[in-house]
Amino acid sequence: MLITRIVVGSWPRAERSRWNWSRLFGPPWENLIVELDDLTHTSGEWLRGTGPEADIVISSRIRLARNLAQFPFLSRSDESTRAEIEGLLHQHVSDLRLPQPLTYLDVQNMSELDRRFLVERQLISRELCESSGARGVGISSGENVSLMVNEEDHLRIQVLRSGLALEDCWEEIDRIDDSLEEKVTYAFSEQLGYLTACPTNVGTGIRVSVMLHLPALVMTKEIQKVYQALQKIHLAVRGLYGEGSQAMGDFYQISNQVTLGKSELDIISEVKDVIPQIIGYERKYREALVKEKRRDLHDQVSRAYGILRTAQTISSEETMHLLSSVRMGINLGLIDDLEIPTVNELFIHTQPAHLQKLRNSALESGERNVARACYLRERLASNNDVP
Ligand SMILES: Nc1ncnc2c1ncn2[C@@H]1O[C@H](COP(=O)(O)OP(=O)(O)OP(=O)(O)O)[C@@H](O)[C@H]1O
Repeated sequence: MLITRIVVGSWPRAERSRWNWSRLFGPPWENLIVELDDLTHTSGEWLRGTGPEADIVISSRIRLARNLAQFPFLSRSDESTRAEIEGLLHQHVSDLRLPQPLTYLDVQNMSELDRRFLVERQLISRELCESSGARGVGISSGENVSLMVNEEDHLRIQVLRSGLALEDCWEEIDRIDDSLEEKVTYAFSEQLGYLTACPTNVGTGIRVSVMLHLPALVMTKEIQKVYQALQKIHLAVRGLYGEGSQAMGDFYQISNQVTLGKSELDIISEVKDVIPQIIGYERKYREALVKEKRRDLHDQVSRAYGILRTAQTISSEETMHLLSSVRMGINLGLIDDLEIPTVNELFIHTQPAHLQKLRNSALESGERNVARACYLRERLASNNDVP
């Protein structure tokens, strides 16, 4: 097929703001993530519920897909080329000076449990977890930044923030991208923009997404209308774990599908501009539920909280479902002795790899259900504060 004209998708480099190195202070190295076990009792800053509209918008995320010009794409690289790419990017990623210190982890030699733990944490993708060969990830101490090496592309840069904060994500990721580009030459075409392993990422290589908690729209079945409206304007609606995952716990990710022929800022605006409307709908339906069905809603929320505090065995799916009700209950003032950051953290800490790392042993599915119930009882009985 002959491609006759494709508008350059990327914001011209010259117009991009350069990282002001002088603004940086010395990194607080004492906060370095030494081992993954250090993370099991904490949560990422982006889960602390501090950002704008954090009652409904859990987090904002931007990721960039980049490849090095001097190497073939990974699908055409042999083991030694793969190792060479990893070695080079490992060095450059480790050399980055960010406001928070960054730790580089060797994913190739990591246990499967640790890899799954990082997926649950949203720090690596399932693809990086399940693929083979030389690969790694750089993670900032607050978990806002992660840089995956040898995923689908040579480099995937991700920045996360609490709430609706796409501009902040962009500013940070753009600085990181620029400082790496001073060290390496990215695969870039004047006509197409950044060249990526999958054609759907060519151009800007950007994915802009917002993770929303929409229980009222789900309860009232209005979510289908939102879904259809977003598809019409070419935005993707995905589940908690991205492409191909189901919407669990009433979480929905809204992201761009088009990466080519537009600037990064246009793409960010397209996603950002629809979010206030969805937030407005969710608020409207929450209010209607409180007004018209307050007792039923209070009952549902209280039962959910009760089960989470007393169950002796509970599946991951049921936990997500009940935590979703509790989260909405807190936001509507129906529960007053629990904080949103605790609930956000429980969504992550009750997942299989987290439970096993918290318990420090491998657990079968039935054992995990018992461990999960036990963990929930402990956390909800005594500790409402996120460490
Ligand atoms: N706003 C968000 N907040 C927190 N995590 C997110 C957010 N958006 C996406 N993620 C997580 O990032 C991971 C990748 O998501 P997704 O597959 O949609 O993105 P991607 O990087 O574009 O990958 P691909 O190119 O394979 O589609 C998933 O685990 C997903 O849950």
